This record gives sequence, structure tokens and C-alpha cells, in this order.
Amino acid sequence: MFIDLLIDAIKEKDNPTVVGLDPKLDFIPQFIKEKAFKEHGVNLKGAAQAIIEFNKGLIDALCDIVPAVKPQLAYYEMYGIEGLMAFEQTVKYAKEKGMIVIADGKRNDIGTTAESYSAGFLGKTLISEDVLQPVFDADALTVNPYLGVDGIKPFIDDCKRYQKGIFVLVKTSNKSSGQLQDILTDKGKSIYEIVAELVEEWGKSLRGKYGYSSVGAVVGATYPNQAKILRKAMKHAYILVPGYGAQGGTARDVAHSFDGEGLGAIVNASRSIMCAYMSDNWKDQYSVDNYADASRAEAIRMRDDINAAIKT
Ligand SMILES: O=C(O)c1cc(=O)[nH]c(=O)n1[C@@H]1O[C@H](COP(=O)(O)O)[C@@H](O)[C@H]1O
Repeated sequence: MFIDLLIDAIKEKDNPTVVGLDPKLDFIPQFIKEKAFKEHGVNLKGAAQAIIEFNKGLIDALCDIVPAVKPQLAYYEMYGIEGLMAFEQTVKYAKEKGMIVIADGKRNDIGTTAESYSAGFLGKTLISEDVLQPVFDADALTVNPYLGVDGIKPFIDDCKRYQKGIFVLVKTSNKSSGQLQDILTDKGKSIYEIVAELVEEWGKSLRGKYGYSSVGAVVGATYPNQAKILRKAMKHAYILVPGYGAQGGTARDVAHSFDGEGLGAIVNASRSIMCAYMSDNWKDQYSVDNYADASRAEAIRMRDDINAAIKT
């Protein structure tokens, strides 16, 4: 079951974090881009090759200490087919290195279209009566709840069939998330609280050995007060917490999403890890050639920072 594998990996590495692989070209060291452009041209293919090199360097440097990666689809789709091939190779490489892959696509649509999204990212695509083909084959996917249960059920069915997971957007980290998510309904609860109740219900049949479900939730680090409410409201949902680091979320903020045992949440950081080699914290210690070592140092700092906050 996905959630048990995720929790086992977090426990084994004593690290409740996930590294976001959102490889904007600006973040990629010049020497990687120059090599890729020389070999493949200054075009989409060259860009995608640079992304693959960059990601592989990060994965090699992180795979023994970080349990999971979260590639966000937008940063691959913007390079078209070549970018999607880079996404596919990134997923494959991370899995080969023993990491859990959470594809961040925030997908959803009407049921029949959600089935197709689910087949591509989590399940298998039907080619002929007896041929079912896995496609991107991530371990989990972020999904959007705003179409209701018929848009979520296809993902849940594939979670059951193929041991996968989903993280449902509940309270997002961005500035305007309250514009819709904080609206008070006539039940006296906000929309994010209603979504939290649905997440609990949707995840009932996918609970594993730790009591958590493979249907998880996304709650931004930038909303610690709401995180307190949501941790109580979704006792069985594992919480993916983006917004630590570059968006200003701190270890104290994310601590609210954890339970008393130090479980219940996994905290994402993308830019602060990928761009560690350019940051004030690390740029004097690591040259651009050692970008991956700087990312490793920042990943260790983040792990220790969060562990200190949740274990006190
Ligand atoms: O689903 C997400 O991962 C997500 C939800 C959310 O509420 N806020 C949020 O920032 N994210 C993603 O988390 C990552 C945050 O990146 P950094 O701000 O660079 O650490 C990006 O990939 C975002 O798309």
C-alpha cells in the first residue's frame, strides 16, 4: 500500500521531507546547459537534456537521505514532448534509485477524463483487450477536488488496483488561496474544512498499517493556523506540506501538520534545495560544479530543522 511504503521510507531515513524537482532553466548550472546545447542544439531537446542531467545529479546526491521527490509537471510540459520525456526519465531514474515519486499535476476533470489522467500517471493505459501498459507510473499524484467525488473516484480506484496514492488540495500555500478555500459555507464551516471532511471519507477504504490512508491532503506551510485545524479534522490523511523555504514557511509552521509521533506529514521544498548552490547559506562553500553537494547539505539542514521542531 502506497502510504505504508511512504511512511516506512520516512522512518527508515528519519526524514519527513520530499524534494521538489521543478527544474527551471535558470536554476540549472551553466556547464550542464552548455554541454546539453552543444550535443542537442539550443532548442527544446537541448533544454530537456539539461533537465535530465540536472535532475540525475540531484537524485544521486539525495537518494540515500531523502525518501521522495515531487516533480511538478508544468516545468516539463513547458518543453513539450521533449519535456515530457525528461519527466518520464526523471520518474524512472528516481524509482531506480529507491525514491518514491509524487507527480505534481493537480489533475482532475469529469469522471471519464479523470480516468484517463489516472491511467497515465498512476494506473495503466488500455491498448487492446489484453494489453494494459503503465505510462508515467508515478507512485502518487496531486489532485484537485473541485469537481467532486466523480472526478476523484477514478484515482482512488487506481490507488486500490496499483498500490498508488493521491494528495488532494485542501488548503494551498499561495497568497490568494483563501479567495475560494476560506469561504464560509451555510454549515458554518469553510470550504477547506468541507474538503477535509471529504478527504477523510474518500480515504476510508485505503487505510494502512499506521492508520493513515493513501488518500492524503495538501496543506500549505504558509497557513499554520489552518494546519492546526486540519490536522485534527483529517486524522487519517497524510499531509503534503509545500511552502517551506522559498515561500517563507518555517519548521515551526510545518510542525502543526504532524501528529504526536512525528508522523502525519511530509514537507516539500523545491527552490531552496535545487538552488542551494546559489544561496547565501551555501554559495561560499560549494562551487557551481558541486551544485548537487550544496543541495545535499541543504536537504540535511532542512531534515534536521524539521526533526528538531517536531520532536520537541
Ligand atoms: O501541490 C503542491 O505541491 C503545491 C501546493 C501548494 O499549495 N503550494 C505549492 O507551492 N505547491 C507546489 O510545491 C512546490 C513549491 O516550490 P518551492 O516554493 O520552490 O519550494 C511547487 O512545485 C508548487 O507547485
